[in-house]
Amino acid sequence: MLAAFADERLGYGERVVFENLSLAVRAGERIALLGRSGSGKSTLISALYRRLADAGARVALVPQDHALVPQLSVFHNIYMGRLDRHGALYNALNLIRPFRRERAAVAPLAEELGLAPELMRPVERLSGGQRQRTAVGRAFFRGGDILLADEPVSAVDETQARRILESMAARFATLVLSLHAVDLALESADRIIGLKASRVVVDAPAKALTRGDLDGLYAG
Ligand SMILES: Nc1ncnc2c1ncn2[C@@H]1O[C@H](COP(=O)(O)OP(=O)(O)OP(=O)(O)O)[C@@H](O)[C@H]1O
Repeated sequence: MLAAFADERLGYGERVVFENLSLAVRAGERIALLGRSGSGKSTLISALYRRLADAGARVALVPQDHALVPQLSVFHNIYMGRLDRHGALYNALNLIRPFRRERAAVAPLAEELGLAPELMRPVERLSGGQRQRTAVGRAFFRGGDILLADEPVSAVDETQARRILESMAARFATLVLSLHAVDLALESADRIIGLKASRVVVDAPAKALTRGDLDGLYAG
C-alpha cells in the first residue's frame, strides 16, 4: 500500500470537499481519475501528493496550473525537477550558463516531448500545449516511483496525448492521472476512479467498464 485515506475529511480550511473519503493506492497501479469540473480531482491529487511526499516516497507531480517560471526557458523549467539534488551555487551557475552535462541530460527529454526546437525559449512565449509538455518534462526529469498528474494531456492533440501517456507508464511504476478524455482513460489506465460531487461513485478495473458506464459521471 502506497497511500490510503480511511474515512477522511479533505478540504480547504472551512471548505470541506470530501466528507469521508476512503481510498487506497497500491504500488504498480495505473489509476485514472475522472469526473466533471469541480468534482474533486485536483483536491484528491494534492492530498495524495502531500501524503506520499510526507512519507518520503519518490513522487513526481504535474500540477494542473503547471507551476512553471514563465521568464525561464524550457531547459530551466525542466531542470527544476532536480533542483533539490544540488546546492544553491550549482543551481545559480546553471541558471546563468547551463552546464553541458545538464543540457545533455535534459535534451533527450525535450526531444521525446517534441520540445527540442523550443529548448532555450522562455516558457512565457510558448503555446499552452508546449507549456504543458514542459511541466511533464520537469516531472520526467525528477523521476521516481510514482507520478501524480492533474490533467497532464488536456492541451495536446490525441496522438501526442497517447504518446505522452505511454512515456509516463514506461517511466513510473505507479500512476495517478486525472484525465478529461474518457476513452484515453479506459485505454491507458487499469483502474478508474470516478468522482461526482466530491464522492467516489466508480472504483473499478478499466477492463470491466465501458464508456457508457461512465456517462453518469458527467450527467446532471
Ligand atoms: N483553494 C481552494 N479553496 C477552497 N475551495 C476550493 C479550492 N480549490 C478547490 N476548491 C473547491 O473544491 C471543490 C473541488 O475542486 P477541485 O479543484 O478538486 O475539482 P476538479 O475536479 O479538479 O475540477 P477541475 O476539473 O475544474 O480542475 C470545488 O467545489 C472547488 O470550488
